[in-house]
Amino acid sequence: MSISALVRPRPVHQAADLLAAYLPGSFFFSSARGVLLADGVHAHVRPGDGSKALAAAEALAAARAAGLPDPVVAGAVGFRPDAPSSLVVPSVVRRADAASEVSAPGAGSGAVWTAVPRPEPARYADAVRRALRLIGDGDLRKVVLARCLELTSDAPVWVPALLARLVRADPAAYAFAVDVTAPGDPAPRALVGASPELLVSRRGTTVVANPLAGSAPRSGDEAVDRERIARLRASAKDLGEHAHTAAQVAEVLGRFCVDLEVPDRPEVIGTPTMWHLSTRITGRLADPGDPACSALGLAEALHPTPAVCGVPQAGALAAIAALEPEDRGYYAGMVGWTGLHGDGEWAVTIRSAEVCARTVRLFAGAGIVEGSDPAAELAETAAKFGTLLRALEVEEAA
Ligand SMILES: C=C(O[C@H]1C=CC=C(C(=O)O)[C@@H]1O)C(=O)O
Repeated sequence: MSISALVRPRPVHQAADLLAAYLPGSFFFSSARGVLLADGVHAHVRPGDGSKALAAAEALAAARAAGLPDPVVAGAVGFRPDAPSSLVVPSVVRRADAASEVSAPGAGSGAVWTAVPRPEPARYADAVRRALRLIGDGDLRKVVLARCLELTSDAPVWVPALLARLVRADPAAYAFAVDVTAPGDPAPRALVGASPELLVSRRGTTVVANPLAGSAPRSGDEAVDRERIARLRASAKDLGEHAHTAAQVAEVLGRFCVDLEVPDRPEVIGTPTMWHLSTRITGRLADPGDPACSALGLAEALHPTPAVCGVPQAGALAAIAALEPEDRGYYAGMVGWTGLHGDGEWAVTIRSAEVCARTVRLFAGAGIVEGSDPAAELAETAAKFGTLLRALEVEEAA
């Protein structure tokens, strides 16, 4: 038998075509590594309280045995340890190289929006003050406090157009759209976003994580931005906030890796709306065949990092439950895919929104540490809302 009969070439699609083919109910995930569009449900993955990675490995083996050529587990996991997940083995998977050029989506929807902040901005600033007291008392070192903006449109929100605007605004982002419909939802619910933060990616034995923490809004003026970047690089508060996150991610990955490279100092990366301190950590897996070392297994071990939760983790989870009035749902969770041999990519679901019919719930959070200023943290969350507000063509509402 010739080798060409054994090696089935992967169909190669164009990123822009996959984006155009996305419809509500599909799974879309794009990154610098490539684009994945998945349709249909071959099997649901319902790990319950057990290991998601183990449930995924079993579902992938069964799907391969049933004849699926390139099975993946794709979906999203919510923030809380007991939060729901939406993970499936899709029936059809199409892949493309990373998006370079994406054509402009059609004209805006012209929708009319109403916005309700939850809590009111002043109450969010109060919650930051209470978090600072917990930090002062020595109960916590860092907690990420989020707030929600609930938007209602006068017409149903067309998720494919929203996704296309997010990808076009930032082709380098981890852009995603996932069906997260829950029992009782009045209409299909989608989680949509453009996250700058890689939770973990695995290719063969190589793993990469890219924790972000410590931020400044982008101004649009080059000189002002140069100044903001310099201030961010030198800010003891932001460097401290970042160090908690990078240290925990390195410690967790260190349990699975034989070599781990952790840069001494963070660099600054930019999105169209923000500047962030960023540490890119790379490692080589000790036991790549262990399901715990699959991309999903590593993501499960890392989540929730102090980029979205805090230090110590149990205290931060309790503070978030006490100080945030709205359940985060899928915000600050993870989204991505894992393949049969453990490769995959999972991003942190920040700069995201849950869309259900005419309603959009978006969240943004900020890391609170000693030295945080409530007004500045409020402004930071308002700036972070900008990613979704621009894509929705909503005038600043936060
Ligand atoms: C929690 C969010 O951002 C995280 C990621 C980057 C910078 C962050 C910060 O500076 O607080 C947050 O840790 C969010 O966007 O909602």
